[in-house]
Amino acid sequence: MSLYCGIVCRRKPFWCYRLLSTYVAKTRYLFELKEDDDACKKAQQTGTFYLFHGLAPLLQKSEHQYLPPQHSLSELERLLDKFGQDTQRIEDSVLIGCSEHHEAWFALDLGLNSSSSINAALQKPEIERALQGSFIELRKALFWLNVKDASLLSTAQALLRWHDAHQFCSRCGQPTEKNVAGSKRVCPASKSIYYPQMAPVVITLVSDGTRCLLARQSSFPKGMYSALAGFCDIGESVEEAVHREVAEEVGLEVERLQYSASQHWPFPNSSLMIACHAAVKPGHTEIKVNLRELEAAAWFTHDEVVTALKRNDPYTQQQNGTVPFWLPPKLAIAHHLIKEWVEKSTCSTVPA
Ligand SMILES: NC(=O)C1=CN([C@@H]2O[C@H](COP(=O)(O)OP(=O)(O)OC[C@H]3O[C@@H](n4cnc5c(N)ncnc54)[C@H](OP(=O)(O)O)[C@@H]3O)[C@@H](O)[C@H]2O)C=CC1
Ligand SMILES: [Mg+2]
Repeated sequence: MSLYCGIVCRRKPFWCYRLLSTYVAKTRYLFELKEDDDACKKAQQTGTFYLFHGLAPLLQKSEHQYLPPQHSLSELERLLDKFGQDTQRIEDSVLIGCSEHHEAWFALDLGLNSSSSINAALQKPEIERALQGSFIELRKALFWLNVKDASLLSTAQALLRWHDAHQFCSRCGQPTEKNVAGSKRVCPASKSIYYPQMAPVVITLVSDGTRCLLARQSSFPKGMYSALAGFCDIGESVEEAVHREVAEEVGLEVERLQYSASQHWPFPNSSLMIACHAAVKPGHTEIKVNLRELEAAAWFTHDEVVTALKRNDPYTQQQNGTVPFWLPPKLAIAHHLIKEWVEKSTCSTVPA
């Protein structure tokens, strides 16, 4: 007996899905696949697979864009057979979403050592040739993909990385087993259950009314500045983390926090980025950079930020050989925060 659309229904879930909105039906279908191993195995028969190698997604170049190809179960089985691999490797795949017509999408990494079969990692160049594509590092791929594919591949990479890193129970050291969807791992010995995790990170764009504060770490690409970011400490609220991070990194006190948006960020491990605007206390704008955390931090005017947002090719060298100041790419939530600040200040409603 299943509970769908608020009524108790004795029919199979498929019938119930027809009573729901497309979005709710899709959500309930994915929920069922995560909870029910048999349903998820069945979904693999009609589903499609996104392939990775060493956490780099497979992309194919079409005329003007890069696209991640999807392979059916039978295509995947043929590929594994061609490389002398057993199809047990497919058990390492993880569920990452589904279409509106309930075609389930899975991700599988062919480059990681398989936990479910004796097969070692498959060789990258051979598979690239067979699949007529390239496995491209996700950080680079994000510049070339559309928003939907970028988000799907980020989720897939995060989940594949988590499974690869959580193969043993942290209580008893015995191997853990993943459910078919990959939404959890269970230790048969200690009965512990492990769920994929994200670390909460606050990212704050501080304003003094007319300027915004941007900073860079020495590890950033040359010339790139971003909003202040930092991991939440255990026990902290988002508000406390924003106050602490700004004080720690640039020595300022902020007020009038305003939540903006959030984003899953897969690098270097999964983070949940929580983006906020904040204002400095009036008259307190002197930056004291914490050099253990940052290389530099400075106030930037509206015009400077507008110009930087327009720079398409940050690596274009200026005539004197220096790289101009540029901002994170469109897919990063830092870009969204900065753009929002520019638009708000143009309308003179920026948090002062
Ligand atoms: N999407 C976006 O627009 C942006 C995303 N980011 C992301 O935000 C994240 C945090 O920013 P960052 O300024 O580096 O953070 P912090 O200012 O908190 O400094 C990072 C340091 O904190 C320590 N740390 C504490 N908790 C953790 C944890 N759970 N995981 C990893 N390190 C931890 C590490 O120290 P130690 O190495 O000494 O152990 C690390 O070097 C980064 O992963 C970055 O990729 C940042 C800016 C923009
Ligand atoms: Mg930081």
